[in-house]
Amino acid sequence: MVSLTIPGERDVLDRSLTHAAGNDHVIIEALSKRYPGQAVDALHNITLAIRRGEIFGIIGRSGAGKSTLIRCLNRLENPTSGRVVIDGTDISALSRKQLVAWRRNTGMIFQHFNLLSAKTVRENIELPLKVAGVPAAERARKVDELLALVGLVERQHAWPSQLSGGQKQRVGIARALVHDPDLLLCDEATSALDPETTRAILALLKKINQQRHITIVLITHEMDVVHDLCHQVAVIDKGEIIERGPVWQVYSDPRQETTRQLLNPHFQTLPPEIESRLSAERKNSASRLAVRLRYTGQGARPDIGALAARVSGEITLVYSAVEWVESKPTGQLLLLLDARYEANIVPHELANLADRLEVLGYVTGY
Ligand SMILES: Nc1ncnc2c1ncn2[C@@H]1O[C@H](COP(=O)(O)OP(=O)(O)OP(=O)(O)O)[C@@H](O)[C@H]1O
Repeated sequence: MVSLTIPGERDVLDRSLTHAAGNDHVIIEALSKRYPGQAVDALHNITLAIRRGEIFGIIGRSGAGKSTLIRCLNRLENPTSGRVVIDGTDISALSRKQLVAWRRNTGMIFQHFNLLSAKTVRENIELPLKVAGVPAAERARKVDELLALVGLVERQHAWPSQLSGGQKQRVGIARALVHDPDLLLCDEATSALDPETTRAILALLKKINQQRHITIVLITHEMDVVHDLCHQVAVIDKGEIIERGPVWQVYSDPRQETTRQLLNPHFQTLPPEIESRLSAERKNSASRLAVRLRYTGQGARPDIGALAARVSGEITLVYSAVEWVESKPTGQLLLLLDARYEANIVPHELANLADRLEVLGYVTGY
């Protein structure tokens, strides 16, 4: 379980999922997109599979290609090459008319809500049903159901200008669900909201996923959104997927520098006061060995008692950040061991106490 690892040494990365046959909801195959007049692809050779009922996050920096990718999933953008297969349907093969009907199975919510200012909350939610020719009684029933789901019954006659950002997004979510879609696409759905409202909207999306078994694909530049909501994540950089896997895994053990930067401050680099005192060789008899124990959800647990029993003498806990993601411990402990410990004996002493052990070097004068 334990491996001695020098940070940055490991090569990267394809932690592709092993998908249960027949359970894929969205399949993206070798998708590339180049906008007219551009010299480079906005998306290059993207291949991804998203399972039915999961919440799949796509994260990346500004300009990485997130919006382009999510818009290719309902053909708001057409790929230059490759294809998107949803529920067994190759959506690039659909005619305009088929596409209109097909899109009812796919709800979409947007960062800026896209509500009609001259219609009330109730009317905004009802509108797509009217356009689809749904009878009035059925429309009323559906709107009532969705108002209750998103917690807006009391605000149903308000105008969008009278709503908070979070309430506007609740309207956007209700409107996206009017046709009972089995896929919901979220385009930076919480980016315009404050942290508390973001949490409430993420909780609503989680409830919708659990109660209605809707597959959710969301794009975001916020790692917290992925952490709090998603089961799986793909990291996109310069139009390519550079890393992907279960959230707990990517979160606890990012392989790519871009991912680490997105994760900051969760993925802690060394505290400056340690880094400045760190050397590869022991400087004097008081130099202490710095080790980082990483928990990446592979099975090891941060068992302080076992640690103390295994390592004798003074142990200084310099930094600790372990949290439980999907019931798996993820994070790290940074320790300075007793001065007599040498780099070459430590892995044996600490065997099985971490998923990954990094011997960082000797710290003098801390
Ligand atoms: N309509 C367009 N025409 C030409 N280039 C475009 C167009 N839309 C996007 N791009 C370019 O494609 C690349 C990917 O853009 P995209 O909007 O998909 O990225 P993003 O990750 O969603 O960024 P952001 O988080 O800033 O919205 C960028 O270089 C962008 O400038």
